[in-house]
Amino acid sequence: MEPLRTSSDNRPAKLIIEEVSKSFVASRAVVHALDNISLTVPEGEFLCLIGPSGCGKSTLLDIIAGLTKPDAGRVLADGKVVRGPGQQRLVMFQESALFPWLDAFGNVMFGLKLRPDLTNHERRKIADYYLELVGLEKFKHAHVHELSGGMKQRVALARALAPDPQVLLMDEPFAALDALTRDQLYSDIQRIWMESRKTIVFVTHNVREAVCLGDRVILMSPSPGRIAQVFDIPLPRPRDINSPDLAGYAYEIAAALKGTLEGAAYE
Ligand SMILES: Nc1ncnc2c1ncn2[C@@H]1O[C@H](COP(=O)(O)OP(=O)(O)OP(=O)(O)O)[C@@H](O)[C@H]1O
Repeated sequence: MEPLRTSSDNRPAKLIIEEVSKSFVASRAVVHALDNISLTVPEGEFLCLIGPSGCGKSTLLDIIAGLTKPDAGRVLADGKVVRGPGQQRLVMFQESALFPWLDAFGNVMFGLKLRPDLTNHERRKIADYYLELVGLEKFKHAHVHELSGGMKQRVALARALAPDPQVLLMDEPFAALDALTRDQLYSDIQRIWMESRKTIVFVTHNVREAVCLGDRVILMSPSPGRIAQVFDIPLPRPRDINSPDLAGYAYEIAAALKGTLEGAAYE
C-alpha cells in the first residue's frame, strides 16, 4: 500500500487522528473531554501535547494507544484503524509502574514478553542493550525500591523501548522528578530519539519541556478539549532546556496557554 503522506513534509504519516471526540459522564454531568480533534503525526516526529489541566491530553494519548475508544472519529496507525492496544504503540506513564518484586533487568525482560518471536537468549541481550542505553547497566540487578525516582523512570523507558515499538506515547513521564534529574533525562531522551527515530507523542504541562523536546508543540484548550494552536520548533538538536534560544518559543507558547484559560468556554 502506498504510504499516506503528510501535507507538511514528505514523511509518511505514522498516526492520523481524524475528527476524534470523546465525552465522559461524571457526577451526572457530561464532560466534553475532546471535541473534533484532527491531527497527523509524521513518522519519526517528536510531538508534544500541552495544555491546562483537564483539556484532554491524557484522553487523547489513551485513544491513540487504543486504551480508550473515541465516541466519534478514529485513529489510524500506519493507515490501519486502531481498535485496541498494540505492541507498536506503547505507553509510558508519570509513575513508572514497575513491578516491585522484579529487579531492573526483570522489569525490562517483562516488557519483552510482547515479543514471542524472540528466543530467551535474544531477549536477554536486548534487555542488556536497553539498560545500557538508559545508563543503568550497573544497576541491572537492583530492585525497584533501591532505585531513585529518575532511575525508575529510566527502567520504565528501557522497558517501553525494548519491544521496539514504532510509536512511544509518554504521559508526563518526568513530572515527578527533580529538576536536575529531569535535565539529564531531556538529553537522554533526545539522544535516544535521534538514534532510534521513533515517533513520540509526549504529554506535558511544562512549556520549556515541550519546546526542548518537540518538533511541534500542540496547544490544547479545555472545555471542550480542542486544538488551540500548533507551534513548529525548528531549533537545532540536541537542545539544552536552559538555553536562551528556547526562551522566545517558551514565552510565546506560555502566553498562548494563558489565553486558552481565559478564553475557555466552560460548559
Ligand atoms: N474516566 C473518566 N471518567 C470521567 N471523566 C473523565 C475520565 N477521564 C477523563 N475525564 C475527564 O475528561 C477531561 C479530560 O481529562 P484528561 O485526563 O484527558 O485531561 P488532561 O489534559 O490530561 O489533564 P491533566 O493535565 O490534569 O492530566 C477532564 O475533565 C477529566 O475530568
